Amino acid sequence: MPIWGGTNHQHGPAGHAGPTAPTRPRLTYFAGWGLAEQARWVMAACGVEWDQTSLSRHEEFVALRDGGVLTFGQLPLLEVDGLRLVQSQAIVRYVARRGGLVGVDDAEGATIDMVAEAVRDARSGLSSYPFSDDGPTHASQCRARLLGKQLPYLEAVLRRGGGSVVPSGLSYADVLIAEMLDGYVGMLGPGLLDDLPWLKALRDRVLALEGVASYLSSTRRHPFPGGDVGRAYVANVNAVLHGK
Ligand SMILES: N[C@@H](CCC(=O)N[C@@H](CS)C(=O)NCC(=O)O)C(=O)O
Repeated sequence: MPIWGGTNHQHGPAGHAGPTAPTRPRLTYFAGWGLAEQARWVMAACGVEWDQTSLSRHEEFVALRDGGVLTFGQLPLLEVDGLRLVQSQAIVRYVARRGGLVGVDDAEGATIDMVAEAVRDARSGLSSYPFSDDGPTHASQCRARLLGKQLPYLEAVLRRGGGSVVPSGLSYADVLIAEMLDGYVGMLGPGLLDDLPWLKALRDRVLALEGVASYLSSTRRHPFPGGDVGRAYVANVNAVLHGK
């Protein structure tokens, strides 16, 4: 994968002259999926290589939080070219802007952001799943909500866009749709997309992107945490955040 392209965001020392080599972003989160996964997929779709710090001890989190590194005391954190960004959606948008996945004009950009917000709504059942007390009930409620409402609307968006959210081509909202579908297929099974051909085609298209395929087949990949993986993930999150 190429290193991050485009213009560098300069926060370097005053008087610094000339272009610099692009810096590899560093993403700090837990050794898991959660709120960092969308940023990982968008970086992969942009062909960006990144470094990862996966916190495993409470002391590491406290040091970042109390050291003022985390603007709102929360993870994930993306550091690049002297910039420290938290809030997962801001991270996703920053990456997408630098990677050219934000459409060709303001109207497309707004449409892409709108769909990304709808994905955030639809994805909430996914991110809360590992933390739910009753997995099967949670999953069947998600299925009903997805098939009854959320996925048909997204299917119509893709049909209108000719296969992607906006007509000019792939955007970060398409990547977020694919990431969400990948998680829900993991939770609910591949039949989820049987009657949703536009969504299925988009998912296949994003999975086939070189950077995404390479990330998904790498050992850095954190699959959707169901079952024992989910329980281990929740235990790790609690240990890091709360020291218990
Ligand atoms: N809106 C934030 C939520 C971030 C968030 O809740 N992060 C959790 C970990 S997944 C956290 O750091 N919690 C620690 C705390 O709130 O003290 C985002 O999207 O990044």
